[in-house]
Amino acid sequence: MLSFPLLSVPEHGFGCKTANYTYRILSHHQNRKLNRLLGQNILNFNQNLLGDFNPKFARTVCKSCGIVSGVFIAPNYGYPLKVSNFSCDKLGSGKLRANQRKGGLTVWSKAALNVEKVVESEGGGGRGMNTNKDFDSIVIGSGIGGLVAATQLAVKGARVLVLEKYVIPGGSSGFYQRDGYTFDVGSSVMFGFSDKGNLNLITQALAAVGCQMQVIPDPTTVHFHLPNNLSVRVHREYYDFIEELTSSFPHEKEGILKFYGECWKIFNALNSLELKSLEEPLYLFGQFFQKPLECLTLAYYLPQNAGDIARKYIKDPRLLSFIDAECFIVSTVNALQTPMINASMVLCDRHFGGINYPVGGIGGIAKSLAKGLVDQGSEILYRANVTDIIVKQGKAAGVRLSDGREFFAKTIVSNATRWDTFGKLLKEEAIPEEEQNFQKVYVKAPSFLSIHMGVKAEVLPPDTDCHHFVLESDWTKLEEPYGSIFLSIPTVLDASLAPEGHHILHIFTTSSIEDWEKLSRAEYEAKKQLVADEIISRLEKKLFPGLRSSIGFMEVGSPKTHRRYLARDEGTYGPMPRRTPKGLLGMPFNTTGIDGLYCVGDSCFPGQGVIAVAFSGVMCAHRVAADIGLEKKSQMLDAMLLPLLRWLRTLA
Ligand SMILES: NC(=O)c1ccc[n+]([C@@H]2O[C@H](COP(=O)([O-])OP(=O)(O)OC[C@H]3O[C@@H](n4cnc5c(N)ncnc54)[C@H](O)[C@@H]3O)[C@@H](O)[C@H]2O)c1
Ligand SMILES: CC(C)=CCC/C(C)=C/C=C/C(C)=C/C=C/C(C)=C/C=C/C=C(C)/C=C/C=C(C)/C=C/C=C(\C)CCC=C(C)C
Repeated sequence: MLSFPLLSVPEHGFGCKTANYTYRILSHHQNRKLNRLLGQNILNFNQNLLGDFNPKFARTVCKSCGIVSGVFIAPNYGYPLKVSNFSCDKLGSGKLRANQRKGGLTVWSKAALNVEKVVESEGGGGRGMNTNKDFDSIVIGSGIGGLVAATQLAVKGARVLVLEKYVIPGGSSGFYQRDGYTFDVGSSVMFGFSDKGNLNLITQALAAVGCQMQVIPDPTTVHFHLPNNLSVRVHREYYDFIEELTSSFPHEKEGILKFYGECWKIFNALNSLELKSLEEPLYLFGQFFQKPLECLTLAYYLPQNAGDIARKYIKDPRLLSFIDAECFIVSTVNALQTPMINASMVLCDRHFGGINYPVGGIGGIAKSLAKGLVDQGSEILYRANVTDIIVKQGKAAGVRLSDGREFFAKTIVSNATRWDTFGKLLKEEAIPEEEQNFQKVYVKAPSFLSIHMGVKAEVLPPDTDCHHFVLESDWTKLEEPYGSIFLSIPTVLDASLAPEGHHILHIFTTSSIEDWEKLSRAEYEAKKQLVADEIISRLEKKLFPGLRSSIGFMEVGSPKTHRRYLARDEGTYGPMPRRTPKGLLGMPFNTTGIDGLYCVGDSCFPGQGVIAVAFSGVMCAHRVAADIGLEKKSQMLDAMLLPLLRWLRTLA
């Protein structure tokens, strides 16, 4: 007979440090039966997060304490999700010891411990939580955009509820653990994470909730390996970088200094402002009053792109291609399509505050923000999959989860992409005209094929840099799928992320979802292996001979993986201009055509990137706070500025 409560955090089993487990995998039939019995919650969870991963159930017996408990396993999912205290004596078939099988079962106990700790301390699914609480704001999603909006609102005195579909916070800036490795889900380059100036938005967001993280300075933002053996290291020291670049392009020294000099002009203007919502007129006009020159500088560059400005000063096509590569790594488009403000932000911050890596991995940022949020008296629920935004009398009033629970608040903030928010979460409403315009001007940027790898340390030459960008022979392949390769080796900075004598390689390359659809499971797996093999061969040839034979652990994610785990439409990493954009002019801010509904994240101004979404979080929190009476606002000025901004966007 089967009896069990629904998903819960176990008191024994994985929590017991001396435990030595055996696992019994259930037969397909038993698995289905258990699945049925586990009810709606787990079925939803299973469908939404695991897709075709075919989850299984097993039981664990802790040999130290003898406790029998059930585990919900998804191969490749990383760690078991636990259903504690069910008895299933008749369910065993075939014994399996931990660490004896490749894939999801090998490496889970460490991950399970850590993930459960996070969940335990901050909500654990919130079953039994009172859904009638009165919230000022509900934030859908706990990516950095959502978390910054939530924490900023909480410190202003708002009661916030964050609903996250996954089991830990962070979205694409999350982490996962396997075989003793701690992997960053996304890449490991953190802008805005220094202790200087006004643009260190990640540091400021953490400080706002009383958190400070230890960081390791990265001496080289990225090492470019480009056609015709052009090798450029972007040193932390600006003049070291300029010297290295001009040594390859001595005839363009003046142009180089002028182009990057113009970037500094913009960066310095940005850095002089207090950053808040550009949709809030009291603040915006106040900044114009206090810093007129800086604001006019920014207004002047708002509709401009980096490629046009580079062409004013630089003629050598190879150097212009290098500027394209500089922009591509932060916008996935070339310089002609990259807004000048965004380019300036990243091309200067890496020298001003420098790139700094948090000790213990990128995932620590989201974990700290989530903890800070709870410390402020707000709440975060995991495994809370929002399927609907509830609109009452034209105003966003609440959300519905896949398990049927409903939560209500004065305002709703969506950290899902604008495509997901308006295409999926708002079911009854027609897509507002402004969103239709946004979708005309911007398309979904491609997703990534990513490889997380553990390798023997000897394969890396001494003094290997942390981040690399590789485009071997043909500049025209820069923007093509699989054309260029991004590589991060965070263990160069923080060795604690891998077992002793090993390094982490996180490799990614752009890839579109269409490439991965309509494949059988076997074809899909074979394709992942094939693409990964090609990339490994390219890296062996260009950077690390013997790479293949040094691999101890490897996991390949496709755009489908990104879609599944991050709930991002087509696995996209944000918006990309359909044609040459007018700089940042066309990017929507946080308000939407639906009263009470706001968006935050990379499909809002200023776009992709952790620091960019952090800024969007700061802006969003300010605008929401003004609308719910926690910040000053002027209805008359609002009525002038918001339509003006809307009109400006139509010019893009
Ligand atoms: N340092 C780097 O280089 C780096 C690394 C990773 C990511 N990034 C950037 O981070 C940006 C994304 O940040 P973001 O904050 O906009 O989004 P995100 O995708 O990181 O987070 C969105 C979160 O919302 C959750 N979610 C989505 N739909 C939901 C629903 N219906 N119900 C509940 N939860 C839901 C997802 O599970 C996810 O946790 C990307 O643009 C990328 O450029 C940068
Ligand atoms: C409103 C009107 C009309 C007017 C007004 C004027 C004014 C005042 C204006 C102002 C403005 C402002 C403030 C703005 C701001 C902006 C910002 C802050 C921006 C930012 C941005 C950022 C970004 C974009 C970032 C990005 C990044 C990224 C994406 C990253 C990535 C990375 C990676 C991928 C890595 C690589 C790796 C390797 C190589 C390995």
